[in-house]
Amino acid sequence: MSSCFCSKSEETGKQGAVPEDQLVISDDSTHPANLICELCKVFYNNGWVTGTGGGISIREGSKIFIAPSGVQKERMVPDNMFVMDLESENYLRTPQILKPSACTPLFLSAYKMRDAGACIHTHSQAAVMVTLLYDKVFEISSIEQIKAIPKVTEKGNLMYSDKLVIPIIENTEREENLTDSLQQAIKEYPGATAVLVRRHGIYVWGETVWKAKVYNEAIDYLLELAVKMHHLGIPTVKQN
Ligand SMILES: CSC[C@@H](O)[C@@H](O)C(=O)COP(=O)(O)O
Ligand SMILES: [Zn+2]
Repeated sequence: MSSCFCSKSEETGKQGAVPEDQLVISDDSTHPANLICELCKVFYNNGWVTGTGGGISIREGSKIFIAPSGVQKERMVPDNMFVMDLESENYLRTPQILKPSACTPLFLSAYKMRDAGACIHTHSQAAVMVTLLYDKVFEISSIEQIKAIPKVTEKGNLMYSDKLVIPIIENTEREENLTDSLQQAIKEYPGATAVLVRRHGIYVWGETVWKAKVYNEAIDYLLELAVKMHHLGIPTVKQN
């Protein structure tokens, strides 16, 4: 598949010629570089990463895989991926002509502070809408889908009648300037597996890429539902 942007090896047609390319070129469909491309197409089709916004990063051991910045996320190929060593934050692979995602410091926060295995960022309209309806936190309770969300501070998931709380931070002109407030929210809300960004979107992470995917889907479902409930004047936190 050809992309509308290319890295050095694509330009020269020498894909796989450089040793670093072995970090991203694999026949294994579950390789992080392949998964990032596959999942971004799924997210694009859900309207979560359109117009170059949003993305996903995946960690495999000490290596983190990061998509390029400012590209159509649904058209990426594995050769476009950056690879970073998590501890040193040195790039092990840098595709030429491309810049790493501006979300990288935010993804790093989820890896370092929460030992995440993947972090998803979307510009979901439901996520943006709830940040216009709620002040400091988004809250919802007594909806079956809540049972897909982890408690985080202890083993297991939330119960049906538990309250899901997601902190909301203020947007900044540049993505990387969100880092301090995202880290603050992670500290203040140890039970959160996501942070909403006002008028922007959401960051969701999980222990593995599959958990992050499920949490993102379940949370987005709840955010969309909450917007509809609000429209009808139904409180999202059920009073007994
Ligand atoms: C539509 S531009 C959006 C970006 O500023 C940013 O918010 C974003 O989500 C994606 O950043 P990127 O650097 O392309 O990975
Ligand atoms: Zn964004």
